[in-house]
Amino acid sequence: MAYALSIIVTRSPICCADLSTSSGYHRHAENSSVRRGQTPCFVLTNTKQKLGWKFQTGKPLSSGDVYCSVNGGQTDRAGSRSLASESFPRSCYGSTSERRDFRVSAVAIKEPILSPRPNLDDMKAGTSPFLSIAVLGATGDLATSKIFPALFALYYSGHLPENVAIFGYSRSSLTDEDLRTLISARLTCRVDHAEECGNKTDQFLQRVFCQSGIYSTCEDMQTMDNRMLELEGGGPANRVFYLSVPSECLLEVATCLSKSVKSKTGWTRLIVEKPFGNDAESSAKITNGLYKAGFTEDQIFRIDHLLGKDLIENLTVLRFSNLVFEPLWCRTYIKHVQFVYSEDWGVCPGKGRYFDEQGVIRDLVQSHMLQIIALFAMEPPVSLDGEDIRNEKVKLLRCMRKPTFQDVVLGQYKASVSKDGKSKVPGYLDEPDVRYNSLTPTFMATIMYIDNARWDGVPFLVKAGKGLIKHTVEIRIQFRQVPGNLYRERFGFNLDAAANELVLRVQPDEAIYLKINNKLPGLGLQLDSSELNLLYRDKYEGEIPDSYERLILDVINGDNHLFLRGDELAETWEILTPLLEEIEDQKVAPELYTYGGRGPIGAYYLGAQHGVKWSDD
Ligand SMILES: NC(=O)C1=CN([C@@H]2O[C@H](COP(=O)(O)OP(=O)(O)OC[C@H]3O[C@@H](n4cnc5c(N)ncnc54)[C@H](OP(=O)(O)O)[C@@H]3O)[C@@H](O)[C@H]2O)C=CC1
Ligand SMILES: O=C1O[C@H](COP(=O)(O)O)[C@@H](O)[C@H](O)[C@H]1O
Repeated sequence: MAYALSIIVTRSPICCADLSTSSGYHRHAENSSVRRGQTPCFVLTNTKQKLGWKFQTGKPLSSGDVYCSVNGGQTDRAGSRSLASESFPRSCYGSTSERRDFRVSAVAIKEPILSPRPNLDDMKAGTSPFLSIAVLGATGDLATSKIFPALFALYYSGHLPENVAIFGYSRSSLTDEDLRTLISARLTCRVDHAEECGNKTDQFLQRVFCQSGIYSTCEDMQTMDNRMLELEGGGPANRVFYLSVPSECLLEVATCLSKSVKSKTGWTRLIVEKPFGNDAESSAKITNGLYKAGFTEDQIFRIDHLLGKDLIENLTVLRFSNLVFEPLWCRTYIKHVQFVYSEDWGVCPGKGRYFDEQGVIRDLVQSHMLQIIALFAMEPPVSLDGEDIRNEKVKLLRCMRKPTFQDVVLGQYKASVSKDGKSKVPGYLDEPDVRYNSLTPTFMATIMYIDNARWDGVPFLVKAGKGLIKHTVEIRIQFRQVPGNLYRERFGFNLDAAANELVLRVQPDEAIYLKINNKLPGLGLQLDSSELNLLYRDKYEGEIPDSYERLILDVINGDNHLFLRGDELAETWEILTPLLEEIEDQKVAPELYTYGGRGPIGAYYLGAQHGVKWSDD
């Protein structure tokens, strides 16, 4: 008997793929260091069963073997990790380009590993209230690549109660088993305790249920409510709804949830994904629509996944709990600050239409960059309570000067050739679902100012773009020169180069480092610029949780400090809507830049006009 397997390779350097068959048999395989430019390989790690999968080549798999595969075609078996016969395509965040489906055949296995369905009484037995989580848009990219894996990681690390049920709501007609099979392919276990992987995966999947239904009427959601009630057993129950659906259907889904599926015996929380509108007006409509649907502000968690990254949380720790930094955080000592969001990939597959409507200003600046700036520059909050932090962010955003078109450089990446010169790399206009004559910018650089006492006159440089040479998100704080520097002659004319710089690298390779001047060891007095470097991977063991894990856990715990409040969201749109209108009304053509390069040259001149050099270049 042969079953079709689908092995999905994700971008994560080391991860587990769950080999699942439609019959419910499971085996685990671990990807070994899948990086771009390499052929994905995986290692079979289930040592308990020797009998198992056979590849099309007919060779049986055994524990510890490493297999490398070429896209969907013939599957090879190799004794080593490095069959670099085909390049991994340029990658994208959580998107389909990150995954490649490898179809292989498998022979029947002795016994199913899935343990029997959990007893409902066991699920209800927990002492804490029951927790029901529903992911709407269950078969979508975000749900399968991020949300279910994050829920599993939370379950795996003991952060979800035993009495939890996870529902996927989907237009597709799927059974519970179908949904389990679908999501199991994307679940990964943390490397540090992977031995528990199989059992935990099965236990988790047994708590996953599928509700098929449509989004425009409430009938099917009512059925989901009935199923939840049955599992919850009439006791106290809390509910989280994750709206992972296109924004067009956001409000109708929220309305039905509110009418039919809100918890009657505990709290209900709603997670909402961007885009939160296109401008101030459309965003306000969504906010008001959610209120009208019956949700209150404290039930709404507007997610910005960047805020769930470890270094963003660390930004406030660094600033408010270190005397060496806190007093320096102002115009007296800081010359300028650079916020860089640079991606070395283009528009992700399947996202062409979305991005072409949004553009980089909405996609990266309105959503992510303004959030980081607000956290970076806000006044000290009264406490770490979410409302106190968000009050300060709102105040800061209200002090931000609205950029005009004169303050901005826009760019769009054009086609280029691969590094080996052998193939063409598509430009933005070649991307699927992008309008052939689109003026949508894929790059933006601007200088922003915060008109308050702390930041008066300090340029905040913002650069965000796709298809650039580097892949990095960082905050670079450039300090002023030391007044009357005794060593100025040794620095030559370029005293700026001798200024201290504090860099917070959010990704990749999280780090905080401070550039300082010191003396080279030895006779004489030769100066050197070096770094005090806190590189996370050297200092801390273990994997850093994905941002969705942190944020979903915060929702469960009712901690909203990393989520956007309605008035805060409105302020971000107030800042950027006039600029967006100006650009779109005047049909401003972006400057073309080569894919894989440094971006438009205009960005360099913009910096120079304000006496600033981009220090990430
Ligand atoms: N993917 C990502 O990385 C990110 C996504 N987001 C936002 O999160 C939300 C979900 O993202 P993503 O999964 O990529 O979105 P998709 O466009 O892939 O849609 C998600 C799912 O919504 C359901 N759906 C309901 N109504 C419709 C409809 N009219 N047309 C198409 N699908 C519908 C479908 O699930 P089913 O068939 O199972 O019902 C679909 O798979 C979107 O609002 C997106 O903007 C935000 C940041 C990053
Ligand atoms: O929200 C978005 O974020 C991704 C980048 O996510 P990251 O976790 O890799 O930083 C970006 O590519 C996408 O355009 C945007 O919508």
